[in-house]
Amino acid sequence: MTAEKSPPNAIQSPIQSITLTRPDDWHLHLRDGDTLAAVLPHTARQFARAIVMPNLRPPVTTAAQALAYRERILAARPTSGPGAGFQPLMTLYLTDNTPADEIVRGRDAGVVALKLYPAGATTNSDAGVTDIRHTRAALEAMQRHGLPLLVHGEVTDSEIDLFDREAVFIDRVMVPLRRDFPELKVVFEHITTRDAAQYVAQAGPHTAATITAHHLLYNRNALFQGGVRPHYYCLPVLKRETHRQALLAAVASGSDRFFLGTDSAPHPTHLKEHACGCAGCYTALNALELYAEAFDSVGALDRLEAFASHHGPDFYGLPRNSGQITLVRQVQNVPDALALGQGKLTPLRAGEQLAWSLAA
Ligand SMILES: NC(=O)N[C@@H](CC(=O)O)C(=O)O
Ligand SMILES: [Zn+2]
Ligand SMILES: [Zn+2]
Repeated sequence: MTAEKSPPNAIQSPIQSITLTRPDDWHLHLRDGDTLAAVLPHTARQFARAIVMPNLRPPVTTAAQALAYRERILAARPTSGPGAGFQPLMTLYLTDNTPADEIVRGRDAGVVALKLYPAGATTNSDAGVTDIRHTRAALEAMQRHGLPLLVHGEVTDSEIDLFDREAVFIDRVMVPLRRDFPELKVVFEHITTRDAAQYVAQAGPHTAATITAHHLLYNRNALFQGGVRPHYYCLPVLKRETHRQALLAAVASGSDRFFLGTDSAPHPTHLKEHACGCAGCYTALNALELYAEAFDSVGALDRLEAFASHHGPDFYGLPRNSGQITLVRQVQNVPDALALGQGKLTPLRAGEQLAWSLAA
């Protein structure tokens, strides 16, 4: 295989099975209604908890909305098996007008973080922040009350090349934010570049990053392999191979600044396979198997447990989980599509194989 083909997955250890503390997903889209009902069991089967993104329509901007959304998620949980104990961790969508009081109400309601979407950056971000200076009062309250800020780290300036938007965000937003709010916990979500991995590695203990399985497994060639491949389109968009290698090096380093966040983002198949296809990869169906493959490809399976199950709760100040799950090196087929209401949902790797399986 050439260096530009993905996934190379060159190294494979002799390890046949691996048992982990039950992991958590620190960046997840569950949506609502029929979609919530269809996707939640996939996450709940693998993960004890997940940080649930607030980019619904309309967005979850108040503590009261977060509590109501939490109830709908709990009602959609499987009634038996390991998924029955799944716990959603709720977030609020930060706007130009989020009052400091809402931060306090959120904290009292069990909200664990606020999400910053630069306006127009990604799916359902129209209500997002137009200028981070407008959020000063909210950020001060978050810093005071210990609530982390989760950022979709891309500038939206149309002058900036799509592939450079994350790197430019570091200089324009992250560096000033860190300087102005040194004690605020910040998670740079779904990082995709060497620039972001290097930035986070040296930014001190209050800055961390989530990394998706698809950004560890694929480079931007996957978008154009023999034709346009909409199911590999997400934001931030896949980057070139050197960046993928830097993300793999970051997780293989064992640094506690990096942890698991799938960014699993379900969109109906017909809206992905569309003239203007939606951004988001549906990875929740086989999230851990995909991560195992990525870690295995660089001989770093021994780093998977801390990435998936320790670094996240440690950063958020939450207890680690007590149960366990086991992955075995056993090939499985990924279905072509799943049912989603009247339509379909296409998982990442649809119709292909996975090298790992979750033990029953
Ligand atoms: N990642 C994506 O491509 N899409 C996400 C939004 C996001 O996380 O940016 C979605 O909600 O569909
Ligand atoms: Zn995002
Ligand atoms: Zn996301």
